[in-house]
Amino acid sequence: MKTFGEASALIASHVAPLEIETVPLSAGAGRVLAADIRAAIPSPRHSVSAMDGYAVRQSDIAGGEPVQVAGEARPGAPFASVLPAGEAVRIFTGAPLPDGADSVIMQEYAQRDADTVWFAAGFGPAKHVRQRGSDFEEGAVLLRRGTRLDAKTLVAAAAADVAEITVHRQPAIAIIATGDELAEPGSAQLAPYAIPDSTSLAIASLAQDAGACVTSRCRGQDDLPALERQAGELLESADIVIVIGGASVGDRDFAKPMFAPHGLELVFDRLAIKPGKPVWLGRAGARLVLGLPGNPSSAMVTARLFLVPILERLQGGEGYHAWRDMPLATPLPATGDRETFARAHWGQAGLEVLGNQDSGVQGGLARADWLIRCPSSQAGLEAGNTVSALLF
Ligand SMILES: Nc1nc2c(c(=O)[nH]1)N[C@H]1C(S)=C(S)[C@@H](COP(=O)(O)OP(=O)(O)OC[C@H]3O[C@@H](n4cnc5c(N)ncnc54)[C@H](O)[C@@H]3O)O[C@H]1N2
Ligand code: MOO
Repeated sequence: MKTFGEASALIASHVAPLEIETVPLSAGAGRVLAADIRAAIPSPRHSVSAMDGYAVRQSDIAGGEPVQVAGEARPGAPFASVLPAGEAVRIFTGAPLPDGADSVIMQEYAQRDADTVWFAAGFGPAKHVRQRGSDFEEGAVLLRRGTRLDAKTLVAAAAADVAEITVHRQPAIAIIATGDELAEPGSAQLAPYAIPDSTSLAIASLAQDAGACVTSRCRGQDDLPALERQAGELLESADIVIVIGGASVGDRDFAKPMFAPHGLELVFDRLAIKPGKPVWLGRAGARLVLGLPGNPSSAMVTARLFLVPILERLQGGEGYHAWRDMPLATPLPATGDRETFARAHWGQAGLEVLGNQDSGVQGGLARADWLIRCPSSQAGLEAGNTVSALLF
């Protein structure tokens, strides 16, 4: 059996980025940049006031003297001429500083009567001016190729004043959950041996969070000819097909056979990991096929370990796992002959290893937010030890 590391290396060598396209920035959330974003204008674009108050030349102003108000500056509507010596301009936050002014006195220090203003002592020395280009200069690289656009990076992209961005095409993903026992959640209770299909929806959500577009999600009965037909349809609609269940060695485990007539070539099959031993990856023509084990916790762990990096690579990213050294708050059991990924919860004192690590766990997944990577044949660890963990 191959190791987790070997399988990750095979993903890196078999999965190449999808083609590049241009989309409006307004459709950019979640997309991965295929080219740097450079600022078309500086920020701030002009030296602007950081406060509502009065723009002055500081050396002209002594507290307590009457000062003539020469006019007004608003964001988008600057004072039309140079600040006359010894005078002030009414100014609002974000308005361009008039030529000749070097500071802003907050209005809390000002008393106004018609066109005259008096400034109370103690208004300085803060200037309350944001200098042109102090955030970024025109032409500066604000976001690097490979960045996934989220709320914060969208601020930078929009501030760069770009209308369109260059991104990798979104991976299209199709999902099929196999098994005669599976029923739509809410309907399992109608038949005595049915169980809710609890993972196809979850895998779809995980894939969307990782930037994919789910083109179809369905269930399949354990009937090989029917599954072969479904496999053909799914391969037509997606860059990557995920098949949940039927990955093991049972007589009715058809996940791989259903893709055989479509030219399935395996990249890896069965790994020395726990949970998730039956996980497999293959190619069918230009498409990828990822087989996840049916046990719900195994499916979710292997999706995190393999599907997320695949989707990242399809979108031009490196697909590396961001392992972090973290403290254990509870003991970690010894491992057997497979590298083990233990589900844990981040508590006040560190990672709490969840009590039930069975592959069939569903309810307990709600509390699992980290995966601890445990080498095979590792002795049990006490609380306080440092472990390597991945956000789950
Ligand atoms: N003789 C052996 N038996 C098994 C082995 C083995 O090496 N030798 N491996 C075990 C391991 S490890 C796993 S994991 C499971 C995975 O098997 P499959 O991928 O074939 O999964 P199924 O048999 O289809 O289902 C297993 C289990 O999960 C439930 N399931 C399936 N799909 C869903 C779904 N969408 N939502 C909720 N639950 C689902 C299914 O009802 C079964 O209970 O094989 C071991 N066996
Ligand atoms: O390794 Mo399986 O994935 O035990 O459940």
